[in-house]
Order: sequence, then structure tokens, then C-alpha cells
Amino acid sequence: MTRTPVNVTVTGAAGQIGYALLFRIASGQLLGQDTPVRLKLLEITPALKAAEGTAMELDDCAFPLLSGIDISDDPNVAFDGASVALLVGARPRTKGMERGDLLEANGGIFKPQGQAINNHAADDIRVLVVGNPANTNALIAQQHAPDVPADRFTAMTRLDQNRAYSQLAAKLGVTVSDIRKLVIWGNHSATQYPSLAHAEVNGKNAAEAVNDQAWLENDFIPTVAKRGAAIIEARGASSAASAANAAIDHVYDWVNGTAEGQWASAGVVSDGSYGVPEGIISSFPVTSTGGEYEIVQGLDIDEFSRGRIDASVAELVEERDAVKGLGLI
Ligand SMILES: NC(=O)C1=CN([C@@H]2O[C@H](COP(=O)(O)OP(=O)(O)OC[C@H]3O[C@@H](n4cnc5c(N)ncnc54)[C@H](O)[C@@H]3O)[C@@H](O)[C@H]2O)C=CC1
Ligand SMILES: O=C([O-])CC(=O)C(=O)O
Repeated sequence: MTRTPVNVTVTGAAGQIGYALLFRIASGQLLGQDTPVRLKLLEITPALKAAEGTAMELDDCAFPLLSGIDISDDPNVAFDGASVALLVGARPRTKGMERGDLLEANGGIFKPQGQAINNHAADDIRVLVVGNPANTNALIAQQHAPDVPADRFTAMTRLDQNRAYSQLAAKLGVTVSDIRKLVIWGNHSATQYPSLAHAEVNGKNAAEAVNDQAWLENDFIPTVAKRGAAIIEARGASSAASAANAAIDHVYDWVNGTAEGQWASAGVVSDGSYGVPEGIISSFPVTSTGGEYEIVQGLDIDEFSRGRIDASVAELVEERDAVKGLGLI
């Protein structure tokens, strides 16, 4: 192994997703088994000690691919030389907080992080925003990084996609590896649209294989869209290991390419495809080759899908207008 280590920045490193994510990155699952990594952890000052504890455990794993760990509470330091940035740390909604308050609090996090990425990250920086509201936080960061190509900023809807795979496999009594091209459109929120329209199960159209519109509308879509809340209800804490797993899937596919015949789902900057307003960060079916996610083009959108996509995109437009109104972009 002769390659120079790749700098990977993780924000919110002392949180629960951070704890599920860092060990997998250090073991080589993010970038591949021939790529050494240097971890750069960003936390708020009061959580630095906890981040140091996690770093001690990372040391104790003696991962051959882990070339070092830096910890900082300064975004300018944490993003310095970063080629991959996983923006996990965010301000959760607390009691009595309005949507506008949440967007404003997160603007205070993602604006300076976007600026720090702009000024200090490596030229090949790729950013995945996990922290909620993920699509709009990604938009805020992207808008404050004018020197970075816009398509390097993405938001995570891969967990939603993985949840959809699992639900469809259970319904049809197949395994997830029998399924392809099952994707999420729109926002990482309850308005998201998990679509069977182009999905295939053992080579056949998934919607036809299911042949049950009532299940699709009343069961599948709400189960996938509200899975985050169901996990919180069951576990008393939001999804962490599955979120970390999806972040690994998202970046691995981005860097190494999606498998032949497979589509991923990712929140990417819209180029106006499928009537999604340009500049919005919305989930689309994507493929990756040569380290770039591209929106799958030329799909027929049926009437039901059109309505669902439009509704979720309308929510994204509202969020964009709200952060614009707050002077965050
Ligand atoms: N996109 C998706 O599919 C999913 C997104 N999420 C979101 O991911 C985020 C993180 O979740 P958890 O790890 O469970 O939360 P957590 O509360 O356990 O950890 C968040 C960490 O972020 C840190 N943090 C806060 N502000 C920061 C800043 N300015 N810079 C660096 N670090 C900062 C906190 O100190 C804390 O350690 C939440 O916003 C959650 O809603 C969670 C699951 C799925
Ligand atoms: O719902 C939440 O708070 C966490 C989340 O985004 C998810 O699990 O999809």
C-alpha cells in the first residue's frame, strides 16, 4: 500500500451516528481496502473530550488503514485538506422550536462549514450532508462555497432507499439483491417519494410484481417515509447504525462507481431535470462513474409519480425560500 492517506472530515463525531461511522471508515469500508485514511473530527467545544475518547478507541483497534486522527472545534482546521466531508453534526429540533428556528439554528452551523470547505478543503472535496434537515442544510453549505463545483454537495437519502429495499423484499418474499432501481425522489422528510415505477424485481417491473396500488399508497410509501419516527418510537433514539451504513454506501458508490444496472438515490443539485427547479438539492435516481453522480435521464414519469414528486419538491422550495428569507443563502 503506497497511496497517500485521504483526509476524511466527520462533523458531529462524538454523536451516535459518529460512533457508528468512524470505525467503519477507519477499517476501509468508506473508500476501499487499498486507501489509507486520516480522520479529521469536528465537534463543538463541550464535546471535544468525548471525541477524544472515541479517538482513543479508534487507536485501540489498530486499523492498518488509519494513518492518524485530528480533533478540532474549528471548521477551518477540521476541513483543511479534506477530500471527503461527512456533515453529520446538526442542531436537532427541541420542544417549542418552530421550523424557522430549526432552519436558522442549522444555518448557523452549515454556513460557516460551507465557508470553511470553500477556503480549506482539497480540490477533489466531496460533501455528504446527513444532519437534518439534510437537503436544505446541504443547500446552505453549497451556497457558501462558490469556488467548489456545486455537484460536490449532496444530501443523504440512501437510508430511505435502503429502507425501501427492505420493505419491498419483505412484501414480495425476495432478497434485496433481487431488486434494482428502487429509488427515492424529493426531500429527506415525510413527503419523500419512494418509487416502484422503474424498480425491477428479478428483471420484472416491481409495480407490476406487487400489483397492489392500495399497498403502495397506504403501506409502502408511509412506512418508508415515517421509518425514522418508528425507529425513534421503538429505540428511544433516532437511527444511528443504519444511518452510518447509508453514509458509507453513498460515499463508496460516489467514489468507486455504482454497480452495473443499479441506481443509487442521493440529494443532488438539480439541473432542472424532471421539472425540479434548478439549484434545489433534491433526491433523484443517480448513477456514478468516474467519481461523479449523475441524474438518470429520460425516465417516463406517470401521473401518480408526478404528483408525489411535485409535492416533495414544493416542500424543498418552501425550505429554500425560508432560508433565503432568513438571509442564510
Ligand atoms: N439523512 C438521514 O437519513 C438521517 C439524518 N439524521 C440526522 O443526523 C444528525 C446527527 O444524528 P445523531 O448522530 O444521532 O445526533 P447526536 O445528537 O447523537 O450527535 C450530533 C453531534 O453533533 C455535534 N454537533 C452539533 N453542532 C455541531 C457543530 N456545529 N459542529 C460539529 N459538531 C456539532 C453534537 O455535539 C453531537 O455530538 C441529526 O440531525 C439527525 O436528525 C439521522 C438519521 C438519518
Ligand atoms: O427522523 C429522524 O429524526 C432521523 C432521520 O432523519 C431518519 O431516521 O430518517
